[in-house]
Amino acid sequence: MRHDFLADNTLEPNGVQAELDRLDSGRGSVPRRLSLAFTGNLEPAFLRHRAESVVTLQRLAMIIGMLLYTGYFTHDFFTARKFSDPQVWGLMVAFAVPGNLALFIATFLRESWRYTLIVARIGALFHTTGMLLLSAMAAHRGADIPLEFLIIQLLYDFFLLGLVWSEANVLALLAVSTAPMLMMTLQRSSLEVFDFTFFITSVAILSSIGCHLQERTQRVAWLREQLLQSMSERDPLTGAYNHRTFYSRGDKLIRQARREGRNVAVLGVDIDYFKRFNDVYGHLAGDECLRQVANIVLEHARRPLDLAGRLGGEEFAIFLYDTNRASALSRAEDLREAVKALHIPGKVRITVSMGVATATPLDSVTMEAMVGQADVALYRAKHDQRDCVREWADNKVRPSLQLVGGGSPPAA
Ligand SMILES: Nc1nc2c(ncn2[C@@H]2O[C@H](COP(=O)(O)OP(=O)(O)OP(=O)(O)O)[C@@H](O)[C@H]2O)c(=O)[nH]1
Repeated sequence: MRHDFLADNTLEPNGVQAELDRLDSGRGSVPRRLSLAFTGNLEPAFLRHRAESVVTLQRLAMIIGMLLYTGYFTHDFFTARKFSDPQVWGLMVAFAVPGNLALFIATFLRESWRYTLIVARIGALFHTTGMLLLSAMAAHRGADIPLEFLIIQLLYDFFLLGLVWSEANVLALLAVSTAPMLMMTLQRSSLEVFDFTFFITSVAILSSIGCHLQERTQRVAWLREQLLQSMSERDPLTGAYNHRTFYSRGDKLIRQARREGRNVAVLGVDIDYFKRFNDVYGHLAGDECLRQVANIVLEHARRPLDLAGRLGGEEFAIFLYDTNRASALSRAEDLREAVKALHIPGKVRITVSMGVATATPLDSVTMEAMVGQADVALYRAKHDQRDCVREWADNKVRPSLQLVGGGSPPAA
């Protein structure tokens, strides 16, 4: 399975760049992508961004809708001294006004972005059906079909509701195909049906092209923004968080854990005899080794609130959310074993030393303090035998549950 997210739900630069290349392709021989959706977890992240940005627009559209209804009925009432069309009035009161109001209120729900697209889909269906009903009523009485209503509804689906291009197309197709059928059922002349179908189809096609261009531009801009942000937060060689981001995000997560009554853990990871590795195989091989160890480190911090950072040359750290002592130690042992099993062709096996620090919600610690404790334990692991895990607990360093033989330096 492809992962475009790293441990903490921010986007991985390579995944973002690949999508950017795909959307940007087509200036040469490759055709531009018709389908705009991203692969993997990029799509939900983009939809969230889109939903968040569209909430204000939706509110505005709904307020305008409500004002139009009110204006229409006030005008109708005052010019005719009564409601000239009680059936339309009834339809509005029973259907359009409460629906619009409910959707408007829904945009204020907590975390409303989660529901924005659902609200948009319901809203679009609701509008399409409402407009078709109104057209049918008008046609039934021999009045002109309210073409403007249908056009406004199509534009609304495409540009105001926040539906993605493919969804807006489905609704347009629904309106374009049902409205003429409705007219034929009501036995309007074939010229009228043709005119009507031609007009509505042209509006749908133009809107669809406009919407595709608009969404594509929005997707490219979002990818560029994500790429810049994720590059500024990550170490370019390994993709792990840089020092600054690891500490700042870690502090926020520690505060969150305290509020939610969760334990947290920090694992310090340092490659053994790395200087010797560099000296024997060269700096490029050293870089490759760092990347491979980093991949394992990142794999061990995959849950949404875990973090993996590169704190210095060959030193990494992992922050584990909602993790107790026993799980932290077992995760550390897993990681140590995984590095030991790593096979870099033509090179000696490598090992890591690790230090573990844990905190309960009652300990008022900072990320700096926890990394400091994990470091002290890590130095003890280096001093003892390397290729082992040591733990900081009860204000002192302790051996981990499992003790294994120490590592050895690469042969010079
Ligand atoms: N290839 C490569 N090497 C790096 C990078 N950053 C730091 N180093 C090297 O990592 C080595 C770290 O060496 P030391 O701190 O002496 O540690 P060590 O040799 O691993 O010894 P112990 O940690 O005690 O087992 C130094 O030789 C640095 O030049 C990097 O980005 N790429």
